[in-house]
Amino acid sequence: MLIQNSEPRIIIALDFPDADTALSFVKSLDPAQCRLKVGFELFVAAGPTLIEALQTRGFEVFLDLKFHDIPNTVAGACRTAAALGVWMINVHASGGRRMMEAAREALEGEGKRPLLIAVTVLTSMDDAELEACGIGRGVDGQARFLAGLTQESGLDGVVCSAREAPVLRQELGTEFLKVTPGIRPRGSEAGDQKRIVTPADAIRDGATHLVIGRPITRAQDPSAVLAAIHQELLGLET
Ligand SMILES: O=c1ccn([C@@H]2O[C@H](COP(=O)(O)O)[C@@H](O)[C@H]2O)c(=O)[nH]1
Repeated sequence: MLIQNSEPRIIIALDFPDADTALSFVKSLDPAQCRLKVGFELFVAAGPTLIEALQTRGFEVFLDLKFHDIPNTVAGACRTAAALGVWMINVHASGGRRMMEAAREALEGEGKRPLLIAVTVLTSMDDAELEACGIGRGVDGQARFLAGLTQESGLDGVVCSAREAPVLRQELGTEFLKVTPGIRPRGSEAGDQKRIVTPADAIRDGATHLVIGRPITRAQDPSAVLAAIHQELLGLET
């Protein structure tokens, strides 16, 4: 399949401390070229008003709040998040099958619902850190296990590293979303990310969406970096 720009695969992580900074940043962006991700930092500061402001400007929003609680609480949070009209929301797969099913059921019958995905293993973690949390099967094994559980629970896809994308594509299919943070264009700093992959390699390996924060948001010329990434992806065969 040839990569098209009709469905923007790049999701820019707006990890900013307040609404003014975020809104000023998005002025140079085109909603046809990217989606936006709002996480804890910005949502705690600016809340639903900011989500509405971004959507009014034409952007689809991934509300990345990674819900992880008992099934009833997560179901309520998903219902409330869906009411904001966002494109995508997420939970932690390690919350378990009952929690993920409750999240999915909470979105049923609500008309146009957001995509619901689950975080497998954070891209900032490696085998050693996972082992230190008492999980000995390694990042690959744990991501595969949780991604399988996520699909069985009826969700639309997972957050994973693009390093796991090939095996997840093989085991769970191409329709099951693989939303991949830890994307680093060649030469950019890894920062706190451990499992990094370049944009082109990620798409080639089966990532359906690329989450990119600091390499774009902290660049001297964010639009130029975004354009370069689009160029890197143009005409790529997957
Ligand atoms: O496993 C995960 C899940 C979420 N994230 C989020 O993605 C972005 C990545 O930002 P960068 O600046 O490109 O590192 C950030 O908002 C994280 O909260 C993740 O990195 N890994």
